[in-house]
Amino acid sequence: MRCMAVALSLPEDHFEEFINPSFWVCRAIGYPPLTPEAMEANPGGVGCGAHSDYGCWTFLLTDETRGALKVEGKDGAWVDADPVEGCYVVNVGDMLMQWTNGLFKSTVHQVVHLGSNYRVSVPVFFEPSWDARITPLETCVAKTGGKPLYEGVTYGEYLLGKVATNFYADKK
Ligand SMILES: O=C(O)CCC(=O)C(=O)O
Ligand SMILES: [Fe+2]
Repeated sequence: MRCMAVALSLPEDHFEEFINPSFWVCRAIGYPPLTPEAMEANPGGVGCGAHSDYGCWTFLLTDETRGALKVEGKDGAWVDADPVEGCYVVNVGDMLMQWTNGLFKSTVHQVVHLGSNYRVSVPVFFEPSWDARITPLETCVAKTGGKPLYEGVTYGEYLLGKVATNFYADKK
């Protein structure tokens, strides 16, 4: 976040009050091989539906499985984001997109694991503080047409909204 502040010509500690303490999360996710019954219920084999991450940055470490994590390109086509030894996949999250008024984009991605192995991934989500108010930065608004594209949001409320629509949408 300090590097980002410098890159945006802001004081190095600009984000400190919004990220301290961070509402970070680390998950270990298992994708078992799909049984014929699971394939029938979920023909595309989608293990994690298309979404963008919610917060600031995601650092994702995966096993060696190829062809599972897919990122949506500018043309809408899915591109494989295969593991590179010794590297993390780094995603920009929605809060960075809102802060930068769209200058940094939160990329849409999904997981389709059709292999016979048990795939494991471990993302670390670095998030703002629960009650941080995120509004487009003036410097970014100036660089992106002069109008704020987002009205501002409190991170905790945004997260609860995303969880409600992503996990419980059909249970209302
Ligand atoms: O399992 C993966 O490679 C990605 C998981 C993911 O996108 C997420 O948990 O937000
Ligand atoms: Fe994700």
